[in-house]
Amino acid sequence: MPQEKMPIDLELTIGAAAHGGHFVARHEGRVVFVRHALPGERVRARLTDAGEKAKFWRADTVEVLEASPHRVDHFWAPADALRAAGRDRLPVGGAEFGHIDLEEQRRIKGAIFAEQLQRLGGVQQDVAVEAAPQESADGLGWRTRASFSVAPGGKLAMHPHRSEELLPVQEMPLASGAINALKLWEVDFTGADRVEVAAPAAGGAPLVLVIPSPGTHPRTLARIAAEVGTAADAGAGETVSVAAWDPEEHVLTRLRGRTWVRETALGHDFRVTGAGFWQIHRSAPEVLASAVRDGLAVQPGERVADLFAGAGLFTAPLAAAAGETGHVLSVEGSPGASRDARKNLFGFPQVEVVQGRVDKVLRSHEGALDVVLLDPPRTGAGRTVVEQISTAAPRVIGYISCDPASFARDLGWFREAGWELDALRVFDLYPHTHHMESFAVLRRP
Ligand SMILES: C[S@@+](CC[C@H](N)C(=O)[O-])C[C@H]1O[C@@H](n2cnc3c(N)ncnc32)[C@H](O)[C@@H]1O
Repeated sequence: MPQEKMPIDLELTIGAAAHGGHFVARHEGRVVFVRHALPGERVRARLTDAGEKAKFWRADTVEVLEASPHRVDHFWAPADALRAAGRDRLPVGGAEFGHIDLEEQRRIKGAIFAEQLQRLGGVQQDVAVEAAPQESADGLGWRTRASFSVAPGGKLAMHPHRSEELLPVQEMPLASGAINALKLWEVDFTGADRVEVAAPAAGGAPLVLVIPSPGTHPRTLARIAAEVGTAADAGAGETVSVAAWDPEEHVLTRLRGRTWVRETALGHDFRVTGAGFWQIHRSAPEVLASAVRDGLAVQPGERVADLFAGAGLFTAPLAAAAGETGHVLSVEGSPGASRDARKNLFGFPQVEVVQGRVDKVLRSHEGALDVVLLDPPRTGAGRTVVEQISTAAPRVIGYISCDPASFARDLGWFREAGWELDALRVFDLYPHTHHMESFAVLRRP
């Protein structure tokens, strides 16, 4: 690729928003995906990814020549593309819609969802995106989970979008006050590759999960745990837990306090261990569990499957609705999350927790199902699982998704099998980012 012959900056007129946090512009007939822009703007954008033969280029806005009325000052300097460009840097990722007023962010997300729905799912409908109840007016402080890299020198850092560069951070405004109060930026994490923090939405001891660099000595991990205590206990008002997670060996080591946090939703208690999945927005567990409960209206005695069930967030209210005459199959692939689910659902004799891949479990599952809920990872359920669920012929399917593209693709396959989109709710559970969460109800006419 003759990079040196490429123009570096382009003046562009910005068109529609595209899935993934980009906005579409054209330069001499070629599509350029521009970040940190807004539809209708005229900007100067710096190419970040371009090749003469490439079908499309990527660019970051570095100067706004004609601004959209929806443009606002970014709330966080390291993620502000304009300020970063002034320092000849890339902005950190994770707050790529921070230059857009919140109402317009939601309108853009609705338009993107509707476009994916139409293009991949074959369904034409407008999509209104709901803010979380009691969302803060500034859309900050919602993350109960945050993940950081570690810069040389041991300080917490984040990456720019599609870059290996590490930029140290001193705060994370999207993270809850409880996470920021830990002052983990003061800790020397030398010996760790990554640091993940979980601070339960309802309070209670936070957990700092250290992912060690290969070969890190246990003494170094003990030193990190002690430093976290010194920096963080005062801000947390209690002993902050620290654990080490080896993703290669799947080993979780307790360094201080517990290896898990306690969460609650709809009156049910959950323990979530180490790197186990839990919804990130402080309101997401209640918002999504209520949507599932109301949208599926499970009746006493019904046979239910909760697929991709994690620690059992949705299994518990589904089991409460099905009652002891019902049956709920709760399927989760990760052994750690499945162990949590077993503990969390111990009080429901009608629940059967199965650890394994959803497609494998469904292949060997015998017995009819009245209701199926699925909440797959970003990649979606895939054709096999869609066909397996469809063949089970439940009266209703609930589909929770964090990715409109994989959801719309799977919906297209469900529609081929005769299912229709009966109801759809889309939630802005990731303010200031391009992400969104949806809950769909599918039925066969
Ligand atoms: C988006 S999370 C949802 C978890 C849970 N429903 C919740 O809201 O807390 C997806 C879950 O699916 C699990 N998972 C991913 N692929 C899987 C597969 N093929 N089979 C079973 N579980 C899988 C992940 O470990 C993760 O816990």
